[in-house]
Amino acid sequence: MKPILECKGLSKKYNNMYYALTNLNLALAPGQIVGLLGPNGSGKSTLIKLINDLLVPTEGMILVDGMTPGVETKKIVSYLPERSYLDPAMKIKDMISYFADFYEDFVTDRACHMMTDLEIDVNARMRTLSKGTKEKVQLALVMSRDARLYILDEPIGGVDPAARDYILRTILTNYNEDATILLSTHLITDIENILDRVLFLKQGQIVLNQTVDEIRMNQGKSVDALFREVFRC
Ligand SMILES: Nc1ncnc2c1ncn2[C@@H]1O[C@H](COP(=O)(O)OP(=O)(O)OP(=O)(O)O)[C@@H](O)[C@H]1O
Repeated sequence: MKPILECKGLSKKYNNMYYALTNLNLALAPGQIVGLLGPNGSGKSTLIKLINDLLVPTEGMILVDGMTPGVETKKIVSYLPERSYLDPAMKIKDMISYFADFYEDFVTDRACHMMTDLEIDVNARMRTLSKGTKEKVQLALVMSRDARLYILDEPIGGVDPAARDYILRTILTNYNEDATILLSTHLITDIENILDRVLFLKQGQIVLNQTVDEIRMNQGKSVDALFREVFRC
């Protein structure tokens, strides 16, 4: 099966001197939820930005469904960035219309249902919402697309623990099983139950690429316990 994401000898150097990613090789088959895990500064956001055409590789290549990141890949990738890019003056219902106009694969009914389930008033303006509620809105918009690849950069970082489970369930129930989700997070315990596979990134290189079942069976550990062992300070 053709990988949905492929990196070959991928390197990214900042300011012509510092390598944030070094010779990274990866092929992800579609239809899995993949955790991109690593300590601060290990290169997670750099990889995510390369996938989304916000950076260009210094060396090597990156392919999304066989294509170099650009206009065509943006049609099949739904991206939740680390920081909000939504206009604070806009009402949520206007944002739903805006997404529906912009993305052919946007499912308006799904977005409206998710806002109702999350008890978010679609008449509210973004600037009036708490940080966690803004994150929920953004995630709901991103998950309301019928994308092939979802890239979620820290999707539950600002959300309270009670809402995290709900959000993770929301991700799962709104996710088409042929699609792929790549998500970065430091909240491993919260998220490991929904993951099929994990990638550990250390100093710009992938040091582990295994399914969660392989980790549990072969190492007899949870992903969180293995992470703490591999990245002990
Ligand atoms: N615009 C930039 N200019 C120079 N160096 C950068 C830039 N962006 C990131 N870096 C450096 O590249 C390395 C990887 O950063 P990156 O943001 O990809 O890590 P991360 O794994 O996402 O970290 P965190 O978990 O803290 O978000 C870090 O050493 C960082 O300082």
